[in-house]
Amino acid sequence: MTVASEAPRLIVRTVALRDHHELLGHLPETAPLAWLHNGDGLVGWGEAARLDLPAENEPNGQRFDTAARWMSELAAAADVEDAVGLPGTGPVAFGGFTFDPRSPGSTLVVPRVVVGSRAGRVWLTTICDHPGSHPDALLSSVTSTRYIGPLTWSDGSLSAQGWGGAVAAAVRRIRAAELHKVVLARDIHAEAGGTIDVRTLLSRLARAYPNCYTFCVDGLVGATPELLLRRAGGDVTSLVLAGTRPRGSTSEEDERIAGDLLASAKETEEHRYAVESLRTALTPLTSSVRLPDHPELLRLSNVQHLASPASATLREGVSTFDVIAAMHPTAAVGGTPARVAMDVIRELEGMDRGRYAGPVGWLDTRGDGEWGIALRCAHVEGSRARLFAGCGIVAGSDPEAEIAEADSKFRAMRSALAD
Ligand SMILES: C=C(O[C@@H]1C=C(C(=O)O)C=C[C@H]1O)C(=O)O
Repeated sequence: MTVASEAPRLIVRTVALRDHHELLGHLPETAPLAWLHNGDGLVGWGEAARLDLPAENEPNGQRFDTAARWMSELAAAADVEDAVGLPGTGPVAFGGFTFDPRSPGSTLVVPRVVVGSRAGRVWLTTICDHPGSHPDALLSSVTSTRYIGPLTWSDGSLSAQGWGGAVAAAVRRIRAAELHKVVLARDIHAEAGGTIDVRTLLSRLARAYPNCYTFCVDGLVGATPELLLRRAGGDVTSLVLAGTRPRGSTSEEDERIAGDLLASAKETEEHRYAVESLRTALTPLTSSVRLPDHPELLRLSNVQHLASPASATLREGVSTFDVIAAMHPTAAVGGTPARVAMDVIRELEGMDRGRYAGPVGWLDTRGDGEWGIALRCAHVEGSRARLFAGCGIVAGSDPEAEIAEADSKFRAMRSALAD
């Protein structure tokens, strides 16, 4: 691992490609990078530059500023020929930030090779250190994906019942007016007989959740429905999710559950905190924030959510990392008030979330990019996968119902791991 604080000088070439194979078909097994949505997106591999950010002790530390500075230095020093000129062409960094600024593990990776596709255009970007050199990784042959094999499952920091106890404790604290909402998560572990081929997980997730953002950055792999921020020029969009119910087994049952979700005072309260945290974060950085008056329904194969699509126009000079720093953690993954919720999470979950529930995505040197909230994901290391799922807790939450909701959220990664 290279720990770099100064950005290196890179030679970057983006050319149009005529053939459009499935993006995932290009990926080698080692350290793949991916961001996919409805078949479009970016895949990358190799490592031309990397920034590993230390844990911060200050609650409002500097990690996003450091990342922004590193990207600007990289852009200023790079020799770029970009024959395509779309968001995601030229130099690109994939990144993942820890949920808690006190946790180590936030990172940005600039790959050696990127293949991208967007609205019928396909491109290849190579990133080298010397003029005329070819990234070795480009020449490496791609092996076919492997099955995962049998898995052994175990609890993470808390058993389901133990976590239910944490939910009950959170409800008591909310009822005692310490806070309004907190999102509590738990982890579970899977152990395979050999190294887990992350590409197998990516292709299963992309197939099962085409409307989600299927990602892989530095071993964190998942398919999140929650878009933290898409930036194209001065326009930003976001999709706030909070409020969840399972899918029905018949269309009648599905409709009935959806009706309950849309009408539930508890779920709309949970959703409102998430919307308000986004509005508060974006208002100082934008000229206007557009949000619907009432949430819509977002249906995924495992769950349905209350969803509010947001859009805004950024003020001059605001960087993508300024926006991410202001938004994270939204009350969809932290709580309200944010600081109290962060302390309650540290105290009650009994684990380090790592990059789960943190911002994950990519950024180019124009500042365009897409960042999701890392949900429905697992941290995969060798033969082990650590899966995460969390639920928003408010005064009306019931621990048994939250255990069931977390199980349905785990299902995305559990199914991806099952051959
Ligand atoms: C925290 C997670 O999901 C978040 C919590 C939700 C809820 O509590 O209803 C819904 C969507 C996400 O914002 C997760 O999937 O782990």
